[in-house]
Amino acid sequence: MILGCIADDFTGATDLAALLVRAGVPVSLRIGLPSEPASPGPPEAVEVIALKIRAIEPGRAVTQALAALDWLLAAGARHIYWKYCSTFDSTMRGNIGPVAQALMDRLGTERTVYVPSFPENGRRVFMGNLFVGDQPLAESPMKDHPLNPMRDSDLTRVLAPQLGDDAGKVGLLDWPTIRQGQAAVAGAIASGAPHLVCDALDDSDLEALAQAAHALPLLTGGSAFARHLPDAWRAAELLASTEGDEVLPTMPKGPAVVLAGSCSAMTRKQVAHFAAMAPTLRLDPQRLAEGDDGGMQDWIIECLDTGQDCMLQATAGPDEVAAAQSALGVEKAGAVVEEALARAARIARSHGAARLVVAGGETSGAITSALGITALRIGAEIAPGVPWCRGEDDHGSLALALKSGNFGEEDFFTRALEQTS
Ligand SMILES: Nc1ncnc2c1ncn2[C@@H]1O[C@H](COP(=O)(O)OP(=O)(O)OP(=O)(O)O)[C@@H](O)[C@H]1O
Ligand SMILES: O=C(O)[C@@H](O)C(=O)CO
Repeated sequence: MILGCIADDFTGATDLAALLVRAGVPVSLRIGLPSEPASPGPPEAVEVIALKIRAIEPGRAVTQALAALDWLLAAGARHIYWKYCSTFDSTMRGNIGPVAQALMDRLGTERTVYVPSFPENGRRVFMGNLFVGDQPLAESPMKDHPLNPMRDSDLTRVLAPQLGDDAGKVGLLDWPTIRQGQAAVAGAIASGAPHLVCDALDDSDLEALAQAAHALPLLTGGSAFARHLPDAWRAAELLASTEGDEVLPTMPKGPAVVLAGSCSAMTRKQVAHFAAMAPTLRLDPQRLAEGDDGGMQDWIIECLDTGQDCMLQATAGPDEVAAAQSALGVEKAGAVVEEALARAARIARSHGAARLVVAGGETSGAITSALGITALRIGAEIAPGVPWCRGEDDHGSLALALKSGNFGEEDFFTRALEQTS
């Protein structure tokens, strides 16, 4: 198997799988650590394991990532990809750095690259600083993220303390070097710091990085960098030169429910857009903590019985999020919303919903786990990095779209539903 991937959240996993499908390799996506023993797959195959380890304590994240690594190695993975967010979502403690270091130690490798850029979605790194559209990360809406507010745009400064502040461990592979071409990039990787944050402004930079770094046992970054690795392996004759012609799975049709737990700027716009055309139930963390879910079960059943696609959402602006967090604590404010939306998904499925559109990585993790889904097949992309997926739960097949908080345009939810209606 050419590549084994560990994704730190579920939307990130479907994003990565979609971009690898675009690169013409057969992708299998598993939710959580597989319970069955690993068996070697075909040489051109890619396995993605979706974990929910972005916001948890670093020690626990490392343990889960290493268990996934062992499974992937037993399945014959020749390279490992550590997928995190294109906005480098992490706290001061981790988990991007500690997991990367643990994977390097287990793989016996001394260096890796960090390539979060996703130019198609407006995420670019220049001189180590990450930009979201035209804003530096720390001035973008990511500064107000409920779980991992990003308050420094310089990724070398974000990463260094996660690795114990050891001087010299973290370095920068800058854009002027990348523009000198593959040989300069390969030289910079070989002589650079063990943890090398890489600039990339467009896909040609990602291509140059992939060509120079493809031999590393561990590669890390967003989905856009991974998308260029199969071509680099083909050029090096490590992968069959023809792209596979994967047939995308068809999606079940039927009633749809949108579940939005992301408070990202784009999700807020998408929720406002869809609320104007579909019945919407707002969930409030403080009321949920008091046991008041606004009659959620009856509301969902009524929508489905009357044939209306509907939305449940907890989306809120930074002030409201801060108020809920100071009343309940950060973890509990997030957990009550995730639990409520996971319950909503179960109710919707037992009353005939065939399609679920979920906004938010943590939210997607909570919902997918609550439904007991263990694998997803990747279908057509709705927006860059957001594919429809086909999964199985106790009620049979369902169509699932797991949308990263800031991905998609304002009309994403209607677009998604139209694509499968
Ligand atoms: N009104 C609210 N107040 C406080 N926390 C909330 C509120 N609404 C949602 N949350 C929590 O905020 C977190 C949002 O994280 P999530 O990963 O789902 O979205 P995201 O970070 O925007 O998405 P992604 O990681 O895919 O970019 C969840 O834990 C969710 O339960
Ligand atoms: O890389 C991204 O931006 C997404 O796949 C993601 O990880 C959001 O949670």
